Amino acid sequence: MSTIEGIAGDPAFRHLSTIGGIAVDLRYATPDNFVGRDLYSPYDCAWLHRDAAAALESVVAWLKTARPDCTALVLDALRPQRVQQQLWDALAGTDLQMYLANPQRGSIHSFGMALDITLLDADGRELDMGTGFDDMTELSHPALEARFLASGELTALQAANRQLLRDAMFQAGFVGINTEWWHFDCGDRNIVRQTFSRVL
Ligand SMILES: C[C@@H](N)C(=O)N[C@H](C)C(=O)O
Ligand SMILES: [Zn+2]
Repeated sequence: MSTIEGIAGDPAFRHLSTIGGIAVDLRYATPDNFVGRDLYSPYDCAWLHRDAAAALESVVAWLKTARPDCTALVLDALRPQRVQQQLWDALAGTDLQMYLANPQRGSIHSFGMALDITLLDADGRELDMGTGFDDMTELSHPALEARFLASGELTALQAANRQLLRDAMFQAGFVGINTEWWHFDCGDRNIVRQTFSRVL
């Protein structure tokens, strides 16, 4: 186990400022999240495990060639276990807990091995993904995109924007989940839970 208090001295982790060519807006470090308050202060949570940091550098390199007009915007990275518990508690008694990893098992964010991420256009505006970050509705589910495209609830451009994000992430070794277009785990989440250190 590691702690967020000791993260700066742990060589397994890299600060997001060491990754060139990304934009960062950690929403849980602001009131602009579903809990409505800054959950990270006084801690700096702009960290990733070095493996995920290297994979994010690959995302940047891929975008530079494939879509130089787009920039990766990191919405969340390392999320300490104690914050995952607060998110979980905020949704207690609702069926929205399905959008969270149970803190008992551990979110892959708490190992510094997951990213919440979107793309910015050349003017710094977020690409239209059909829903916003942490919009906990079925319209955010990658697994249901074909249905929503057919019904017209997702446009072809919104679906293409999500596919662009997946292309950028998948080629770097990130893996998506069925319920959130913005969330990606670096590699196999079971291996991460078994072999990486969780940040408390
Ligand atoms: C809450 C959302 N931003 C998220 O990251 N969900 C995943 C599944 C998690 O809690 O690990
Ligand atoms: Zn996430």
